[in-house]
Amino acid sequence: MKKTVKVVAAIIENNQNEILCALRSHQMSIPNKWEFPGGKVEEGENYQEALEREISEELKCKIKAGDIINDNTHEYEKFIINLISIEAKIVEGTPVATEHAKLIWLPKENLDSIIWAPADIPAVKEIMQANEGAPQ
Ligand SMILES: Nc1nc2c([nH]c(=O)n2[C@H]2C[C@H](O)[C@@H](COP(=O)(O)OP(=O)(O)OP(=O)(O)O)O2)c(=O)[nH]1
Repeated sequence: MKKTVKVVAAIIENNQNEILCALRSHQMSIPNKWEFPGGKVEEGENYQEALEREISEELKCKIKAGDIINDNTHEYEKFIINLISIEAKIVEGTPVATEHAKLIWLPKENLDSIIWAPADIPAVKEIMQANEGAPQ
């Protein structure tokens, strides 16, 4: 049976209505695909704690994690992922790519211009749809 992994991902928004997108490097699993930064939830952690830890390890900045905006289960060839996407704000520092090939801030309306990890697509759609109804 395939293993199910629980992964939290940060939807980090800046003051310009842009979202932080991270490119997985060619050495990582699911290489060369874009994702929201984050990682696996460890035992004893709640989602927000896991996300705040992952971001400080991975991007060397501090975030405050908020509400869940999407919860998607996706079956990859080798495992099943339960990807929980959570709103977040940077409270200290500037994100630095320590593992990713690249970090970019993308306006919400352009989120569909890059190639996402398949599990992320429902969250991307949700963010874009919510943005369509928002005042500019
Ligand atoms: N952080 C993150 N991971 C994602 C997203 N979408 C998605 O399919 N994933 C997958 C990639 C990884 O297989 C797993 C996250 O694990 P991880 O962040 O600890 O990454 P990792 O590269 O160390 O994982 P692995 O190679 O050991 O499997 O979830 C996403 O938006 N954010």
